[in-house]
Amino acid sequence: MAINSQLVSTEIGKDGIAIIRIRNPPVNALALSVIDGLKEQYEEAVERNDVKAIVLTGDDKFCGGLDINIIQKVQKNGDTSFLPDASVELVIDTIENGKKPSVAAIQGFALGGGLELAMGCSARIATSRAELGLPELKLGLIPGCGGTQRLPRLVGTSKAIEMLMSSKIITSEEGKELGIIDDVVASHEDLLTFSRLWALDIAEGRIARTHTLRRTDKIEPIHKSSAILEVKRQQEDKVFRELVLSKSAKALLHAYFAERATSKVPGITDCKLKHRKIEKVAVIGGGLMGSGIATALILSSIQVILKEINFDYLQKSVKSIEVNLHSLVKRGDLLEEKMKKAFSLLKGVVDYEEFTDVDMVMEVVNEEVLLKQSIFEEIENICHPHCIFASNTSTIDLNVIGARTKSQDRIVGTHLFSPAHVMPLLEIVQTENTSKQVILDVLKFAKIIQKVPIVVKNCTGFAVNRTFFPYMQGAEILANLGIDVYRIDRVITEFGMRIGPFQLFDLSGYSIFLAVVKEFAAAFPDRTFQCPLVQLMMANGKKNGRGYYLYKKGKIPEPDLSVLQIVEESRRLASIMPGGEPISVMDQEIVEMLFFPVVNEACRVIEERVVVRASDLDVASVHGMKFPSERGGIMYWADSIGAEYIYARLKYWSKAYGSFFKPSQFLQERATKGIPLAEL
Ligand SMILES: C[C@H](O)CC(=O)SCCNC(=O)CCNC(=O)[C@H](O)C(C)(C)COP(=O)(O)OP(=O)(O)OC[C@H]1O[C@@H](n2cnc3c(N)ncnc32)[C@H](O)[C@@H]1OP(=O)(O)O
Repeated sequence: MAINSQLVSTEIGKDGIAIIRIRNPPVNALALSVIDGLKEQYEEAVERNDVKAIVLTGDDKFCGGLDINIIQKVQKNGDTSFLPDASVELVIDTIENGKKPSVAAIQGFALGGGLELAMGCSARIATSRAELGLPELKLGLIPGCGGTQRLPRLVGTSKAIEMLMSSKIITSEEGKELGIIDDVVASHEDLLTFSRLWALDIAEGRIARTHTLRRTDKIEPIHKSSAILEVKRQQEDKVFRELVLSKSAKALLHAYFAERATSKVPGITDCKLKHRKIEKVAVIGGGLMGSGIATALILSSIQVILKEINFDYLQKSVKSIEVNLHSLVKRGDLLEEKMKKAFSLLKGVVDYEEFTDVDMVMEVVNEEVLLKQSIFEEIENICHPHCIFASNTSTIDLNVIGARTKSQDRIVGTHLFSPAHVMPLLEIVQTENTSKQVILDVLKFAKIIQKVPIVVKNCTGFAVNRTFFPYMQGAEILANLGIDVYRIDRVITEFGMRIGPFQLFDLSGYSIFLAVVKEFAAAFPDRTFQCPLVQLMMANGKKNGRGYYLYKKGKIPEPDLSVLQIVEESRRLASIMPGGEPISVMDQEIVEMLFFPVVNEACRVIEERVVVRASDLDVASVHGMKFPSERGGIMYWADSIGAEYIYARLKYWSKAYGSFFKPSQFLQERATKGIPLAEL
């Protein structure tokens, strides 16, 4: 017997179990109509004499949480009354305290409001490796359907706090160990069979029916926690409604939608092409970047042929891949068994023999044009004619790299950021010759290796380095204008960056920076600052691990005050301090002098259509340079300040300190017309 609505359906079996199923693809999000549908179908099911218990499930997946579009609507209108009352009416009254017991049958994932629904049930059965979590904090929210109350009762207060504060996603196996999941089954087929049996056992009293909110067995110490949880329960809904309208929740939601948008590329993903398989990839060059890339690939079940120039280098890079994997295991991010499986997908070679059947080659050698050209020329004769030729270059023109091949349509930039197995961004660089098919395939590849892609046009620095290079240059200019380098780092970390620009110099390496300066000076001479500081640091023996800071294992980096003399020398050589005296600025001006030039360059990148949309730069800033996501990304932040103010400040500094700060045409126009920078 079946009762159907479009989004929620009920099927009543002869055993007296009603299967209530959410069907709202692609993730069975809790749209308002889904919540209404659930209430209706529940009401009907519990009233029927032929229903003993309910199994709540989803079509294909369980549920990805409250429909995020509702949150966006609430933020647009500033009206929280659009939020459904799912917490009390649905989860408490209908599911947890309803006349008949419910069992959640979870497959795929139960996230946010989805897990909250499941936690309202008397038991939860899940398929192997289903994903469970309360990721609301990532959106600047807290769980709003009782998650803060039920999770501690199922897993204990400390584990619950850890999961809530880190938005950590766990597997059903881990969930079983912790107590959220009652049983894990091997297959989708088993899921409903076992869930029905559990539901029957509860309905017929063989297993006691539990009400999660009444459970106290996991909470320690009981007398304290109960009182605290009771107060918090009353506060949850109020706090959720306040947070939805907060500045950071709006910015985080913008970042979420901006990230979703990056994989939709007009002219590529909308033209009915089908992506091809990428299962076997050759990585040429096993240095820091190459070994990071190989690590990311094998972790995503891609077979990797790692090519080095000799066995000695090969051994070293295989060792670094092992170290990468072990560090993930040590951090608890990777199971030992999965590590072994990943490692078995790696094959080291010192020639091109194995390249005949790879789907893609990723070149990760030194930034030397001739070397890259000869590699692509050579492999063109070995690889099959559809193999994708990708370069991880961050500075060299891809047309030049592919100049000696006949396969210009297969040449693409796949610019990952170091450490490649950790950093989430993949900049896909398209030349005027790269085929749509190749871009589509690389977009799919990004999804496989769990990277956020942005598709950009070929130009100096591409979109990411080009936009963020002025940040580092701004820091150099400020230092040479007399501002203390450690103050700059402090102010920038207080703004929300993980580390300041001078620590970033230490970590990314001085020589790379010099190579980038050379490229930018050639392409944009009017706005590249030739700063003596980096060369002076190198001449004074400063290097990675011992630069502006002293790095000791397990300790917070300490400023190396011997650097101050070097900075003084740089100031003397650069001689840009007005009247030879250090300038005086407030902390806010330091932030602006570093980030407004970034916004300015971003404006040029948008105007030249290097990126598909302005919000791609928000994603790039958050994932590529760790710009604070609670500020929504660089363009969102800029628009929250306003083009007019940014333009005025840059104009003022360009008069005072030179053309590096000169506002772009695009910025000037937007400021004059009062149009947001991110608007198309
Ligand atoms: C009251 C509550 O406490 C508050 C909440 O529940 S807030 C919501 C909490 N939930 C989340 O944050 C989940 C966010 N989503 C995800 O992590 C992942 O999408 C997922 C693990 C659910 C699925 O991953 P995957 O299968 O790879 O699919 P994915 O490509 O990411 O998503 C498919 C589509 O579903 C959309 N989607 C995912 N979750 C959604 C949600 N909760 N609401 C609306 N749409 C959602 C995505 O935006 C995407 O749409 P698009 O293709 O148009 O961009």
